[in-house]
Amino acid sequence: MNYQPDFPPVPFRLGLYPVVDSVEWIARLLEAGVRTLQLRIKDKRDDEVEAEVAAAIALGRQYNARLFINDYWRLAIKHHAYGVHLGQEDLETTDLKAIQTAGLRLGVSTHDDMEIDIALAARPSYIALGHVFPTQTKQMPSAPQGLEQLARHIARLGNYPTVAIGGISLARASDVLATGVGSIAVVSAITQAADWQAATATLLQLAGVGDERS
Ligand SMILES: Cc1ncc(COP(=O)(O)OP(=O)(O)O)c(N)n1
Ligand SMILES: Cc1ncsc1CCOP(=O)(O)O
Ligand SMILES: [Mg+2]
Repeated sequence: MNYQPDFPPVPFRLGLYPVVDSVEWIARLLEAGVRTLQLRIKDKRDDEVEAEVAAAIALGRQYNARLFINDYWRLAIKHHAYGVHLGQEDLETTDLKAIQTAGLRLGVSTHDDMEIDIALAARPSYIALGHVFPTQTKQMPSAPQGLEQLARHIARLGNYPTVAIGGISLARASDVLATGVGSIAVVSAITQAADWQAATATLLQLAGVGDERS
């Protein structure tokens, strides 16, 4: 697959990609050395989350990190985030041209071949593939795709930057990375860990911090 996104490119290897719901987590993880991360706050109005989104973006910039904002694309544009992450349903209701014109990167969720076709048509900066394993963090309408399906999708996408998500624990991270995926996105492996610093350090060792350039 030829990587010619309509949005600014990202490195093929985005490395460890924690997805968290507060600016406190963003600050901790940046301090721990993470350089790709996402602020994912669900189901609030823009005015309720704007201060948190703006603070997270400012921190991301301070650490020269790749901070993606989930869902709140207008706020991401307003506060000049590195990027935005959108789901399939969001694609229909989002002004993608506005994100592109503002120079933000775009990541898009997919769950199967058809959704990959739809995502590719938007020519995003990266494609997320999920959920790989059962997850307690988000209710999923489909079954987990498993490692075999993930590997098939990675092979199909060639040099397109990819992110695997869903049920990726410390124990499973190596097998996921062995598919050739460029990044592993995790929630509970870090936020529910008995020792989040140790978990983050181990995951950083396995997945890396991501490459500097695309
Ligand atoms: C890296 C990454 N991949 C997938 C998702 C899921 O996004 P979405 O489908 O928009 O669902 P919500 O996260 O909004 O519930 C993600 N956030 N990050
Ligand atoms: C947001 C999201 N999208 C697909 S799976 C998922 C949750 C991943 O969380 P965990 O790493 O705890 O399984
Ligand atoms: Mg979303």
